[in-house]
Amino acid sequence: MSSLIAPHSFYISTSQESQDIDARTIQEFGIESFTLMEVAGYSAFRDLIQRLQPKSHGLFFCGKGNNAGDALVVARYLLQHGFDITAVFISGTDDLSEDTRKNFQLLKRIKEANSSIGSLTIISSWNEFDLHTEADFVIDGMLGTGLDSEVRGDYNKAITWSNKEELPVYAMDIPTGLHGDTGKVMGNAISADLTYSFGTLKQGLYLNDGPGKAGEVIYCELPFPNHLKDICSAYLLDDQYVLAEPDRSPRHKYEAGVLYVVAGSEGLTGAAMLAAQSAWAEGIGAVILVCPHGNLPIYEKALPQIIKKPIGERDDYFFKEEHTEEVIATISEKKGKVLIGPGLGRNDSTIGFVQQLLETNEGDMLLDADGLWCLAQLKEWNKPKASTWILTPHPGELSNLLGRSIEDDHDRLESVKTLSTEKNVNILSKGYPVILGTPEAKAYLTSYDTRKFSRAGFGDVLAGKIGAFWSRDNSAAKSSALALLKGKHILENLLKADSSRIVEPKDFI
Ligand SMILES: NC(=O)C1=CN([C@@H]2O[C@H](COP(=O)(O)OP(=O)(O)OC[C@H]3O[C@@H](n4cnc5c(N)ncnc54)[C@H](O)[C@@H]3O)[C@@H](O)[C@H]2O)[C@@H](O)CC1
Ligand SMILES: Nc1ncnc2c1ncn2[C@@H]1O[C@H](COP(=O)(O)OP(=O)(O)O)[C@@H](O)[C@H]1O
Ligand SMILES: [K+]
Repeated sequence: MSSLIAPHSFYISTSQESQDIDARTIQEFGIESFTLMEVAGYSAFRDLIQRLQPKSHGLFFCGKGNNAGDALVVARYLLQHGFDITAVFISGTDDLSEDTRKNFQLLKRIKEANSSIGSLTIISSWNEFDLHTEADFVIDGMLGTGLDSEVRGDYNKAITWSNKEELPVYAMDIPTGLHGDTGKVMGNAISADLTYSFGTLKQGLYLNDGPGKAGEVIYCELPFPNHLKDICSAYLLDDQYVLAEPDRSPRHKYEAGVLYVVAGSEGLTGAAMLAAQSAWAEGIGAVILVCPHGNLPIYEKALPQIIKKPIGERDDYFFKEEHTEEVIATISEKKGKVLIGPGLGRNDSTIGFVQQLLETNEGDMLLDADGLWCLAQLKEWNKPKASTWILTPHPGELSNLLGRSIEDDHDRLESVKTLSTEKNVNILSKGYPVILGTPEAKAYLTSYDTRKFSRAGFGDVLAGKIGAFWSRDNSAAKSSALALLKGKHILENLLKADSSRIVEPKDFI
């Protein structure tokens, strides 16, 4: 088992999975849907009251489904705290869902019973809403996981109005118009400053348009029994559980981790250097750079700490098929992991070399950059049974491996899950978000802005770090996660010191 164990608060669900968990909690566990709605709305309220100006005026945009019910619960609590509430029922107040109708009644009753609390105004359709209404914030309770097509009717107008106003928008569960699974805007979507995701994190918040539309995401726990959430197979990557797993403490130099870096060719030695230096900086026992002999003089000068193993003849500047045996003998000398790929080049003979190595080497391998390119040239490929592989493709490389183009990040997520399971490999798919797929069909998604790393060399640094953590006997998934989060922390610190800083790969070594 190589997966990371995420706490239930980091579970990501599709809309169908959310609906199944809701339904089973109600039917099998006996917690009523009205109670779930109350908990959802109350937890959003608890957070919101800390953010809002006391007794300010909120516009509550409501649809007909349960998403509106969540908003109406929030409205009831805020009303009692002296806030002025305008509830706008975009498509009327007829045929509201049962719990939403109940909450609508409760909202009216609480106002009737208490004249001293905030004011309550009900607007029964979008047409009746005065577009010049002055308010301090918007609560989006129009559509949640029930969205099933492009946004229709007056919801469209309400979204456009809200996006033009400068008011802070707080979305219930998912911004209206955003698809819960794909994260795509369904014709039109509200731009939220903050989204309260109830019970599970909704997948669409992290894919495609999701991060741009959702703003900050706050998880609100619902009384779902944990075992019902286990139908989810995606998780948000977070320090809280990744760093909590114990690291193996080293004893001897060669037990403190050995990483072989099979990399570099003439003109591309920089990639090999970045990967080797990045691994060495993690404090492992040894980084052994396996290189074509002709490139040795460059590394001798630039990488004194790194052990070099020159391969072939003095005038070999790239790897060739005839190097395979020598390389296998070299990487078998000490127990360690192998990173292959940075700066290898795409010479025909190099492709043959990589393919032979991948077919015959039984050890654990991390394939990056040109290593992946060589792999993708094979019509059929499978890793040797005994070995564990980590592949780190950027979108182009993933597409080569799949033999087709990738439509969007939702397609990327599904493809990564399928490929990692079918091929029994770990895949770190680069992009925004980074998606880490494991052979157990689990996927871990990053939630920070990975676009800052889109410069030449960041992939080499990342590969070096994954290799370093992996060489210390961490699982493949944990090593990948540690390397990603290491980059995230360094980025945060650099930006804290200077928010306009342009970051470079060497800052991350
Ligand atoms: N027990 C539960 O089911 C819980 C549900 N919760 C909330 O309920 C939400 C899901 O509620 P529902 O399943 O009632 O669905 P929604 O409230 O998201 O929306 C359903 C309504 O929207 C309409 N609709 C769907 N697509 C549309 C489109 N493209 N244009 C215009 N109208 C459209 C449907 O006709 C239906 O009336 C969650 O997102 C969450 O906010 C929470 O209260 C927690 C508990
Ligand atoms: N710490 C990190 N966290 C998230 N993503 C990262 C991190 N480091 C690198 N990346 C990803 O790696 C990509 C760069 O890798 P790649 O495109 O292979 O570049 P290169 O091969 O030129 O070094 C970035 O766009 C980003 O998606
Ligand atoms: K919503």
